[in-house]
Amino acid sequence: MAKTIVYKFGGASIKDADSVKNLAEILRNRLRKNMLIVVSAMGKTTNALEEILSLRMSESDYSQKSANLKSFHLGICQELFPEGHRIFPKLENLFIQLQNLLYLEVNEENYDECYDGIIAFGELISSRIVMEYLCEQGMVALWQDARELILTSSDFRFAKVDWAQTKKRCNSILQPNLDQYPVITQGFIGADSKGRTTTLGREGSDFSAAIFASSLGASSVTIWKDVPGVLNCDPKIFKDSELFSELDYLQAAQMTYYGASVIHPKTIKPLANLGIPLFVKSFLKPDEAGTKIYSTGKLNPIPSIILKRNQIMVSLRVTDFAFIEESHIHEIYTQLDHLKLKVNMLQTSAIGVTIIIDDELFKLNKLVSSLEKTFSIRYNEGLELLTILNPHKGSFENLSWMEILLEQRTRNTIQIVTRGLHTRDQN
Ligand SMILES: Nc1ncnc2c1ncn2[C@@H]1O[C@H](COP(=O)(O)OP(=O)(O)O)[C@@H](O)[C@H]1O
Ligand SMILES: N[C@@H](CC(=O)OP(=O)(O)O)C(=O)O
Repeated sequence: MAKTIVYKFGGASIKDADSVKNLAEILRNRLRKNMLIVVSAMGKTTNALEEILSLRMSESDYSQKSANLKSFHLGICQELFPEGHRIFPKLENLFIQLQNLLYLEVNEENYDECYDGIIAFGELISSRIVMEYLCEQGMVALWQDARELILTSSDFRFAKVDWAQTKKRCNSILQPNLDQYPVITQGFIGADSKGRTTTLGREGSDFSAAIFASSLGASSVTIWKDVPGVLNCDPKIFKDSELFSELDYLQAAQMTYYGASVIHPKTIKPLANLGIPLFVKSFLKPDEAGTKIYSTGKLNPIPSIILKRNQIMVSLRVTDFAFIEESHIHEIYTQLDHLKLKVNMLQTSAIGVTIIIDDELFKLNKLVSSLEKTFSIRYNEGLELLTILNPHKGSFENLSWMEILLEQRTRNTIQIVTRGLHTRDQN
């Protein structure tokens, strides 16, 4: 029996009707049984749903945004399907369900749970449209609700996967279908043991593809992107980017850890554990090789440059003239863990600790109020964290043209906290 292969198509690959047609062309000669296709929401739908929810939360009028989102999807369907096609009542029904959720009470307490229920509609809608379009094109594929497969904790918005149960479900529910047909499902979403919708963290569809691949013992995962593969920097920010034709799992994981957003940071580990290769390919040039990530056992010597935006630098000083001790660090990390905030950079001095964190809704205020008894706290928002991995010896020495707020150098890594960098060219 052929092993399953997993394809993942992100928002950019299904951002409009032409993109969906392009996806179908990619699949025309590749589609086969034992293929799982994981799709994200179309274009910027997840952001649009976030905006709608935030308007709803502040009791502002969200009807225009909601109507725009519906007509965006309707417009795509009008280009893809003949009048009277069954996708139209399905779409109508999904938008009614979404509207019903938006009528429910939402407050700071239940925000995360409401968020997951609402935000999942991006993927629920897109996967229906893609499935119906493939069928319309004569390519039969089954539709599967990922919430029946991926069992998670109830940590809404950042749900943790129950790997054992997920594997069991994938083998009992998904595998028999895959043995007959290709299957389309959603990235990013799962459900807790009570059946409530959860999400795996923004941009989590790459991770979903890895979860399915690991659970099914797949032979490969391919994530289709708008870039030729993994480059040594983001071509939307820096010029003269270079393509990695292959990368070791470890090097790829490091790049994602520091913020190379082409692959979700949680994607590599489950694949590396089972030695499942990850291909990153261009949906614009699908016949090109792209990047193969596997156990190469060697470091690719090209330096990588990674820019993480929307960073906050939080400086915490002990208030009672004591020095920084392990207990202070412990207290800070306990609160960060509680808020599910990752530290992107840390620097300690005699009387203070400086941390760099992502700017996430409500979290800065919560962090400050939980730590202000022990520390005097100052923070700067709107910063950028620049990381250079494997810099060549002697390079990146003179960075005096940048406003440097914090800097750390090791033999393999340079990290700089700065601001306004995206307005300049790379040094
Ligand atoms: N090192 C890198 N190599 C390639 N692309 C990168 C890199 N770092 C960031 N990117 C960005 O990642 C984008 C693709 O990822 P993403 O937008 O998350 O895809 P999707 O949401 O469609 O799955 C590219 O358009 C590019 O701007
Ligand atoms: N739609 C979700 C999940 C995702 O992974 O999307 P994409 O594959 O387009 O990054 C998000 O935007 O966060």
